[in-house]
Amino acid sequence: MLIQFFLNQMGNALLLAFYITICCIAFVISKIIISVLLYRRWKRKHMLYEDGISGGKMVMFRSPILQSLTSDIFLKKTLKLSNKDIIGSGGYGTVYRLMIDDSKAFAVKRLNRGSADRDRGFERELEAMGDIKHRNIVTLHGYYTAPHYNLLIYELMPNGSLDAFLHGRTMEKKLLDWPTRYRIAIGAARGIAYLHHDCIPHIIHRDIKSSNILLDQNMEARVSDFGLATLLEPNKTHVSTVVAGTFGYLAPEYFDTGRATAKGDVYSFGVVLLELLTGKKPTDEAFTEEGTKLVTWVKAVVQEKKEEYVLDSSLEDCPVDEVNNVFYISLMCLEPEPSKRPTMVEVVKLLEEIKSNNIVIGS
Ligand SMILES: Nc1ncnc2c1ncn2[C@@H]1O[C@H](COP(=O)(O)OP(=O)(O)OP(=O)(O)O)[C@@H](O)[C@H]1O
Repeated sequence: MLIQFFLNQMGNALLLAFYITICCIAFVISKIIISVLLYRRWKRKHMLYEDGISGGKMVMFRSPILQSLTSDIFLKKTLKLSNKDIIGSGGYGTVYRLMIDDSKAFAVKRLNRGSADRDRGFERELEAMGDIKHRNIVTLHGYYTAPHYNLLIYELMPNGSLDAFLHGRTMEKKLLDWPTRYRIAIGAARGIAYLHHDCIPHIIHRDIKSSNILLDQNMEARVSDFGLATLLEPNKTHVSTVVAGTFGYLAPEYFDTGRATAKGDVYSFGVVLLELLTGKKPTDEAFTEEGTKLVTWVKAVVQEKKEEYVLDSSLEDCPVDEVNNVFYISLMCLEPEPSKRPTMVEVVKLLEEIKSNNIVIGS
């Protein structure tokens, strides 16, 4: 009787062990299948080149523009970039022009401080950035990671940055007539609104400024450098704060909380609108020497209803109502209290209404 009982118990235990083993094997096999499927999906979306010499890896996100690039030509050309290819440099690194052939050119940003230890998280962020496609956002086409540096490969914006147009040579500024400035304002607003409201998870840019608004061949605005502020700490030598952002564009609450918010981006966009209207640089030494800001200066003048005094002198004969409306929209964005500022979707709507209805917002 007792023996029978033990035999039954052993049989049950063996059966249980058998079931557990089957479950474990099924679990491992399903994991392997899922990984293979995910890898194949990833491969369909990316082109991968390994560089045996420097130990680097280049990942390009597949897109129609890269369709014809089947070889490792990209990697070879990228690694040959030199000082003569430099377009400019900023807080995060140096930007180069990469010419693949007469019809294909890219902008390659070499990040100052690459390190192998952040690789997986860093790559995940870049993959997410590569998925973002919008007509007012600069496309990230791929990246290259090497043990001591990283490269980001963007589409090249032939007309450079809004900052260079507004504050560069006078000749370039002349090309920025009122309709062009208005189009740039609305395009940039749409790009930021897309990051804030349509991307999942929502993206806060954290460094909206005129040098991060680039211009394509049709002078359409494209927002660049989104995600970089969270990805990297800017150079300490740059005008950026330790956390993120650039003086002259930062919302007042940022200095208290150090927290980047969508409403902080709205404030920075308000500063860009003032830049478009006044032609003045928010980081201008004249403002810092006087202990004032572009924002406080303009607010005082607008309160006295003397907008024409602060308007860029090269904006002669522009429609007064439109200009005044953009002034008021910028002031709404620059409200000291974040909750009183409009969202970027509302800003887009307000800017669109100026053209369609010819409304006068401030009256
Ligand atoms: N995709 C691009 N196409 C063309 N020019 C670009 C592109 N990206 C950047 N540039 C140019 O390269 C220069 C440096 O850009 P970068 O973004 O590194 O610095 P920044 O915007 O001036 O400052 P920060 O790094 O603080 O944002 C700028 O003059 C910009 O116009």
